[in-house]
Amino acid sequence: MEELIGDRRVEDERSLIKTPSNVQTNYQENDVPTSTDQIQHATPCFVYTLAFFSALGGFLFGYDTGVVSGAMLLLKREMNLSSLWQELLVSITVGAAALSALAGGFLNGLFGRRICILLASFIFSAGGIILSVAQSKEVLLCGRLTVGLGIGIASMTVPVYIAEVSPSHLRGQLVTINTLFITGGQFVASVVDGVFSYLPHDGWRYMLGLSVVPAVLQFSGFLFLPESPRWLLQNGETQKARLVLSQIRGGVDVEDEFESIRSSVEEERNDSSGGPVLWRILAYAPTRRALIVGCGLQMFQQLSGINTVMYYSATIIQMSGVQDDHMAIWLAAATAFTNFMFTLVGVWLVERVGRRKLTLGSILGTAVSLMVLAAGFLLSAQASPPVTFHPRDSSLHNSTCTHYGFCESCMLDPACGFCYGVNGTSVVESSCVPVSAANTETSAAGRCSNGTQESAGLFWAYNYCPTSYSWIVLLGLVLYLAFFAPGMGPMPWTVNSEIYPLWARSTGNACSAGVNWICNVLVSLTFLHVAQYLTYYGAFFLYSSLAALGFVFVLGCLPETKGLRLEEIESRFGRRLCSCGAGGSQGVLYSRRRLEFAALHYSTLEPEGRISYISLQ
Ligand SMILES: O[C@H]1[C@H](O)[C@@H](O)[C@H](O)[C@@H](O)[C@H]1O
Repeated sequence: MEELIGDRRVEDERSLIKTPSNVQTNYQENDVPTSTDQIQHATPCFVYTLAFFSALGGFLFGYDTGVVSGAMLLLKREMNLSSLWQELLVSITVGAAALSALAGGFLNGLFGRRICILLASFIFSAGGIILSVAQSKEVLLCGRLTVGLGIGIASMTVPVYIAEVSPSHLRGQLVTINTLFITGGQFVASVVDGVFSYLPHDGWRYMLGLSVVPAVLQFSGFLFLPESPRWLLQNGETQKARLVLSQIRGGVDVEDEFESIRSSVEEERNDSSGGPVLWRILAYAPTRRALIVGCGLQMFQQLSGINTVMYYSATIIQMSGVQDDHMAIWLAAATAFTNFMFTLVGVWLVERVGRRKLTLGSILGTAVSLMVLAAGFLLSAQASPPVTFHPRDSSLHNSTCTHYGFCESCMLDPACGFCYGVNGTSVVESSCVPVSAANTETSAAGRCSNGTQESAGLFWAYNYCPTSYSWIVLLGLVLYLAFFAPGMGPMPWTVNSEIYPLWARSTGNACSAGVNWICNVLVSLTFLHVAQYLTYYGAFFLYSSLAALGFVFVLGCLPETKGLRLEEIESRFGRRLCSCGAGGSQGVLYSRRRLEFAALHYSTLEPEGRISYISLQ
């Protein structure tokens, strides 16, 4: 191994690093590591207050990404939006989030976590105000771009801040609470969408503008909350760092923790080879490995299709026979609620079973439930009702829709919808006709236009087909949320907040959050095309295979970080990545940099770069 110099299994790096309390520590190879400050002090309320105010950033992330689907239903009518404009308004936020997450790494390093959170909440408030007073689609676009900038900065800063202020025995739980707030924001957004969808005018202004409330709350809170002690130490504010650390630990003796952070900062300072941080991350094996793991997790989170499933949930529910639009909106809120509740399970599990097992179980279950979803779509496609009625309406004759012979092919063309009657359990007198450009709830012409279908005993299906296999799809949806939400939803954010050493933390998180947002845009923008080429079941089989690939990646590459101090985690990446059983059950090998540091202080390196067993006992 080129980058490693220890070819013997060494006990625990904590025995190499100078912290008075680890002198007695003896580490068993097969144990999940424990840390000195895992001794469970009564955790002061202040840490929870910090976590709450920070996680409001997660809430805004969830709210602003979730609220747009309901707002769009009203906006497209009131502002007469073409589908291009609708797509632009949705994707500009995610695109802006990708860019600002990347830029957030630089801002975090330069100005600190607190200023970045203040900046994000200021941007969120400005965006909410712009959106709620917008008079034109151009202003709306500007508002959506603004909130996207806020989301990107918040998404990478908040987990880092929470991880840096938390005691290690609670860190996983508190960072996971940020994802709980994301899914909570998505749920609240869906309820707000439901409530304001009944307003005949301007309901969207309330939907989009309400985000100002949590944004102002977070901004006001952070005016009084402290900077992360780790960032302060890194930036030479030693006294202030000690003060803040003692404040957030409720006045208990913080000497051990403080010394451990300080020695790590000093080590990094002495070691720093200069050059751009990203270059240094890539050049140094443990951080390069951490970056691969962090970005890989974020990539697989998005490639397993969470946002497609969430976005598509209303349609999935409609497939199971719910025709009423308001009802579909409320059932979509139920989906968001399920996502939220299962994220809560993740908060409960993360410090009990650890990050690795939780992520592995989650991604495996996700892959299987995507398979169930795909099987449901496949059976539905095979049972797809044929087109049996060809309307005489001359305006329909030039439409390509009239050429389709089955509902399945009709439904996959975004320009067409299926108009049908029901006799008992059978579909009768069905036709494929163009959808109205202004409103996808009716056809452009013929029997299902202008909402006349209900009085004529007809149904209009856009984006789905009536089928008796829809329960399988519904089962797949529930299973998917139950498996995805506790693990693959929060763990990529949680793991990323803790796997980089301090000097690489902002940049590492910026890169991985950027990967998350870029993959998010990619999956959402390609879904309809993928569904058209591969059909729905093909698309979900594809996501399932990607999730299965993700399982292999996690199995080989994700070490356990539960209970370790942030300063200790780097050692988990000091071995070759993707080796069999890299979950922490194998011996720990150490990076040259840390070993040299330890050797310099406590022992000697043997010839040929081998390190001898060093014990401080
Ligand atoms: O972790 C979150 C969460 O799972 C959300 O439900 C999802 O919309 C986001 O894309 C993801 O990053």
